[in-house]
Amino acid sequence: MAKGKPSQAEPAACRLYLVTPPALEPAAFAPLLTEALDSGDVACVQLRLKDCSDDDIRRACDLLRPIAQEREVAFILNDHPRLARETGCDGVHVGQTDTPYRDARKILGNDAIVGVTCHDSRHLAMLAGEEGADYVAFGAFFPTATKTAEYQAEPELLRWWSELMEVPCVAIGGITADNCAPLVTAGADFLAVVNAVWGHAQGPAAGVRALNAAIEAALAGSAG
Ligand SMILES: Cc1ncc(COP(=O)(O)OP(=O)(O)O)c(N)n1
Ligand SMILES: Cc1ncsc1CCOP(=O)(O)O
Ligand SMILES: [Mg+2]
Repeated sequence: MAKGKPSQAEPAACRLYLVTPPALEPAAFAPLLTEALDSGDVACVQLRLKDCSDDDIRRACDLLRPIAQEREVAFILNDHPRLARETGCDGVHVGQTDTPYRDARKILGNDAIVGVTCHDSRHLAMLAGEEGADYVAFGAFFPTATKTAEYQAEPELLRWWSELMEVPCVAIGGITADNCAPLVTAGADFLAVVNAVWGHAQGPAAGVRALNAAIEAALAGSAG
């Protein structure tokens, strides 16, 4: 996701979408983010801070946003369209119980990226796509300890969506280098990950490299 919408990204068939850990200390996290982004192909970073004050989010945006944007990686804020606009983020991700898509779009304008959680639902995804969402996110595909996931999605959903629709789809939930191949071959445009990168035993750079290699291998396997 260059500094444009996912639909305007360069033609790689599936790219990485990094979501930050839900709690972080910006100054300590900045070098980890830099390391991750300098180690391979990343389309997008989502700042996903939970149980933080608006000022904490502002501070994190001010420090982390330039690291992504200077590398032409889109910087998206989770949940907070007004803060996303105020802090110069490239867009926002909203869930089904967050600010509705339409309001988020009004706040951020037509040039911003607005992505929408659609869980395991074709119906929600079609609504979001019709309303103008820049991407729809499906999940969780695998068990995850990062969030209590109430919905479970299957790769077939990605296949159905990507065969019928132009709007890019993001897969999320428990994705690792070892399990991502079926999502890539089913047509996910982006793989969104938290633990597979920030919790990687050899550090975030190794996490990005492993996921990049797994995506490439899956694409090569499905092309043959
Ligand atoms: C890319 C992406 N997909 C899904 C989510 C989940 O959003 P939501 O359902 O609003 O839950 P929270 O992340 O806000 O806890 C996401 N953040 N990003
Ligand atoms: C934010 C979110 N939404 C659905 S699952 C999830 C967490 C993904 O984290 P991980 O990649 O560590 O499973
Ligand atoms: Mg949310």
